[in-house]
Amino acid sequence: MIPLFTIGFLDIDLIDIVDIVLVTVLLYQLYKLLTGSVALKIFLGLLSVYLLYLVVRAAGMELLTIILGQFMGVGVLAAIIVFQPEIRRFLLMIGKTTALNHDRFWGFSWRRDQTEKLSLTPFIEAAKSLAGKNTGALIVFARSSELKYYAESGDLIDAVISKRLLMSIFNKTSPLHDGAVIISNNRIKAARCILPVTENNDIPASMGLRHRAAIGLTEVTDSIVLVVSEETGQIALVRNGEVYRNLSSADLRARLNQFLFDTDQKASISPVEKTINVG
Ligand SMILES: Nc1ncnc2c1ncn2[C@@H]1O[C@H](COP(=O)(O)OP(=O)(O)OP(=O)(O)O)[C@@H](O)[C@H]1O
Repeated sequence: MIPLFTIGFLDIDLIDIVDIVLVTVLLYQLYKLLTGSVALKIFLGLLSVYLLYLVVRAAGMELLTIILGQFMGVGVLAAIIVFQPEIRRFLLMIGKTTALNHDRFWGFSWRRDQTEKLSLTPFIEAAKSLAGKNTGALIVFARSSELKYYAESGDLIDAVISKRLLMSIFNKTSPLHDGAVIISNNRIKAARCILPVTENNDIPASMGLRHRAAIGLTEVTDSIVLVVSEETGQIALVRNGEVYRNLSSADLRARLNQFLFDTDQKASISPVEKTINVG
């Protein structure tokens, strides 16, 4: 390759620039993934041991070099085990954002969305009524995946969606009210489902386990989660680990339309109290 320019004795060509940009993007994604989690502290710990190893090796301290060298030898394997959830999230994130995953990129739909032709009214009305009574609720809208794994963690229902059924499920005396309801293929697929709780430590203490479970699921899937807080009666939507809080019924409809059907109705959305980016 013909060098584009030279810095001192270094010849920089196009491939070097692409290489630097890719490494920057990779490090930024790694930072985003680890920031706020316990994994960041472990990562810094491993990095310190590695730097110490380089120093003692350069200083010629043989015994310490052998001990730390042995540690570094199994370091890669240990890192894979320790960072297993982060590596999983990282690969899922790449899978989620890759161009191959977008129908529009190919010009045809090979991936059926689980929310096709979904009527939003039962959800909006149920959320409003539940919020009015300070009854907690957790409703997951499956998208590219049917979320079978999570649906099977609860009780399978496979029923027609209605406001009344949603209200009965989340009624505090109902045996099904605990956990999440999963909506896919225009049906209430399951209730009492257990979602993965986020490991992000930056989430405000005001958000309980229900919100953390919603954030956790949207970090690893492209689903959209509706949360009604039992404590405050506030309605929130969660997507990609981001929480859109304090939504009115109109906000909820507009956001759901936007998130599920990609129709941009931002203009009709009144200002929300706060959008928390915990992703
Ligand atoms: N991993 C999980 N998967 C599904 N649902 C969960 C999970 N963890 C908690 N929940 C739901 O959240 C409810 C309890 O959460 P918590 O007591 O923290 O609620 P809260 O204080 O009202 O929080 P929030 O303000 O987030 O609603 C549980 O009864 C359960 O229905």
